[in-house]
Amino acid sequence: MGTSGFSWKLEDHPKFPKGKTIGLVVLDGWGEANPDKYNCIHVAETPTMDSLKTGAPDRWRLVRAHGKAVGLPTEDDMGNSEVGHNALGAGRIFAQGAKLVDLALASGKIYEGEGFEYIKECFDAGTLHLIGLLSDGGVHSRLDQLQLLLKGVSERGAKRIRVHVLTDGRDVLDGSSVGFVETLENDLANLRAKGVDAQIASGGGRMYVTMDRYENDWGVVKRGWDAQVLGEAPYKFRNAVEAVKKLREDPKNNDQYLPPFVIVDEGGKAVGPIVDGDAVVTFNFRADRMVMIAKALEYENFDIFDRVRFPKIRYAGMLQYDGELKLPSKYLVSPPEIDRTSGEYLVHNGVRTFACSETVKFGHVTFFWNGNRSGYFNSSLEEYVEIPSDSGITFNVEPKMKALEIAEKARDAILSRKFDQVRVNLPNGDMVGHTGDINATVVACKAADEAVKIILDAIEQVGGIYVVTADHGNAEDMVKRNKSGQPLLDKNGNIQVLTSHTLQPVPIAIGGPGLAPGVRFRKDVPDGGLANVAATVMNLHGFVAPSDYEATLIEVVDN
Ligand SMILES: O=C(O)[C@H](O)COP(=O)(O)O
Ligand SMILES: [Mn+2]
Ligand SMILES: [Mn+2]
Repeated sequence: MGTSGFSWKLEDHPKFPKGKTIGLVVLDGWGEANPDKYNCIHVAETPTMDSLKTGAPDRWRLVRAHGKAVGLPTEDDMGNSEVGHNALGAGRIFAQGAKLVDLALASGKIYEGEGFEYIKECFDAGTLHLIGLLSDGGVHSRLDQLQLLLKGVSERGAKRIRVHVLTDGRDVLDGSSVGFVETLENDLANLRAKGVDAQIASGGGRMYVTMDRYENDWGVVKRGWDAQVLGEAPYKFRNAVEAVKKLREDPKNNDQYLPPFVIVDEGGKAVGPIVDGDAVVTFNFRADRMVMIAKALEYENFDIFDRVRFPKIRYAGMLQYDGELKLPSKYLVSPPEIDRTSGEYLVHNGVRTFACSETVKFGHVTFFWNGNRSGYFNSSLEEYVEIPSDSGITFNVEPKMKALEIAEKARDAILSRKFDQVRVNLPNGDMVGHTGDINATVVACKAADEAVKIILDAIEQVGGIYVVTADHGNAEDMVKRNKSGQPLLDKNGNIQVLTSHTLQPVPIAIGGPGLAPGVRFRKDVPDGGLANVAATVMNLHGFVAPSDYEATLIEVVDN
């Protein structure tokens, strides 16, 4: 805000009392869709979530979780965890990375900032390496942005370009990597025709190479380092289209988990290791899965794995990925300035907060929730607990994940009465939904529902209030559909499994013995979205939300 009259003090709410314990549950990837056999939430036994929906119609509603409601460029953009948790925690809608990069590319401002000036120094004598997710999913990166960047840098003096691709299959259909690599190869061929030495240098599947998050498995980042920086990988190919096609022939491989490969010349030498004097840009805009590679590329003192070589490079992120760590220090586009989040306000107003998830979603209820900041606002009022996730497996193998453990931690935190807000993320619907395994996703949804029950029971015991919602859809629709909603088949007559998120709205339910009988959802916020949840939660803690927050979803009527 920056105005001299600014204060963290929140006004007391005239109608909502203070001192109620609030259990705040985010079901990751839990949207609302028509019931059918590809709606795993519908197929699964979910008595707790069902009872919230049918038990109290005034206390259950849907909220928007995709597109402009969460700061994404268009209504065709599905929701995701970063933008969803940002909106839930910040209470306002910020133009998100995808949109900011679009604007910076369209205006040319991306080439005028400090970040571009910094990497440009290497264009004469060195190579420019671009590392990132190759897809049009719009969650972590977008192909069209990469294409514009390639054009822009080559027009501004980059003479030698190497692209290190990470195949997707998670935010887009599995198998689509081949088409994306073909498109990129075509663009690079056009650049070569104009005299730019441009090639794909390495690749691998995003879940196996480079894009780990929250330090779940550094081996993933190391595999990327070996291929991208050292030019070493178990598979060597002369071109990337052949690499992806060939590696996909093994039924164990899919786009998400493609093993690392490097492109070699006729002498078998890697065409694009990263060496002294080169520039590197990680072109993903989303933070969580770039923080680890950014550390490896930027930190002089780094001992998590043996980098073998630490080349003297100029490195910039598409965005700055961690505002607290200032990582990376150089970036092409300024990230959204998500300030004055509800977590920060509540802590300033004495609200004691507990947050918990397992590793793969831990940063969602902490880092994303707090506007992409790691760490506590006030460690004497907050406690964040991370339950280690299984690593090295795909979550269809263990679809219950750590839901029970998360719920038990939340239960204990609630019953301890040491906290005013107990916030969790239950990852199952999302993480298992991304595997495309429909049966496992049904098991996952049941496990998440059971976890909700444990938390609601604890809230019941302490006379508290619950808020159960989700960050975006995923498990409620596991099939790609045509415009009229019919499942699409592939050339073998099998359904096209949807591993990605969806455009669906998500539920929000409130209740518990601490909620006064007259509290209900307002009828005059029909387009409410995730950003309306923060003001709602502030009210339930007994405060009026700041005036620039999106409207509260609740009201009190006299019975
Ligand atoms: O990073 C991922 O796992 C997916 O691209 C998006 O999933 P999330 O937004 O739920 O984390
Ligand atoms: Mn999510
Ligand atoms: Mn997801």
